[in-house]
Amino acid sequence: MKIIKCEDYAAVSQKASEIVINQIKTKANSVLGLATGSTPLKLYDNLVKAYQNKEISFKYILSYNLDEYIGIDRNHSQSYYQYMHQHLFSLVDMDEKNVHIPNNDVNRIDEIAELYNIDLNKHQIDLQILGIGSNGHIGFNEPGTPLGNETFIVELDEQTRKDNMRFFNSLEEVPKYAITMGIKNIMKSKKIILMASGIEKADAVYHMIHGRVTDELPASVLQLHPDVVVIVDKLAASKL
Ligand SMILES: N[C@@H]1[C@@H](O)[C@H](O)[C@@H](COP(=O)(O)O)O[C@@H]1O
Repeated sequence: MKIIKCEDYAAVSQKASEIVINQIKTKANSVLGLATGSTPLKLYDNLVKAYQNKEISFKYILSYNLDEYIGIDRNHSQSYYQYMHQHLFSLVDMDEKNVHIPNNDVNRIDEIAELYNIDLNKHQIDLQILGIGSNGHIGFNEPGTPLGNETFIVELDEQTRKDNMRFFNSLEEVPKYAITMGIKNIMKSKKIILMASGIEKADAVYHMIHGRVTDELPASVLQLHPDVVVIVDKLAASKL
């Protein structure tokens, strides 16, 4: 693992954008694995600016999102489908047919997971962007998830639901289930960047880097990947 310590969130986002922009410049039809949550927001903002400055184009980019909530409609303001369109896809020249976000139609969710997985296995991700949950989850691979899992339906951890409550009106409104890429899918990516910012991530970051590899802290499995860059701000790095 390569660790890059930055001053603050803006610097983390800047560093991550440089890597993503370089990836797109090097390979115009890159396959990007995309994350949601608060952490990559400024990264997406920077990518939109780079697009507006004609530095990069998303015309030939293929994207696969890590996960999606189950139990809220795709049109719900907090769905990851909405998030991605609001913060990136609608602001750049991304071709909608190249966008892949797991559908969350609960009536055929098992079939959707299977098809998403088949599709993922046909397209190796060149660069996977990750955040990290305060409990060490990546995507929605919660503590206890078998490390060999491929795309699956997960019951969300109470901690994760509490962490994500800030996006909803109450804890009851936070979905209890999600569809997510498994650890095995994530580990197949050629390159991974994981961003973390803020004191609430410090424990998870410490265990991811210095702990033993365990399904109790899913991000620790990244120690076994040959090309991971962890980009952290001072607070997230405070226990290293
Ligand atoms: N499923 C997402 C993850 O992909 C994300 O990395 C993590 C941290 O989110 P945040 O960046 O908002 O702290 O939790 C979310 O629930």
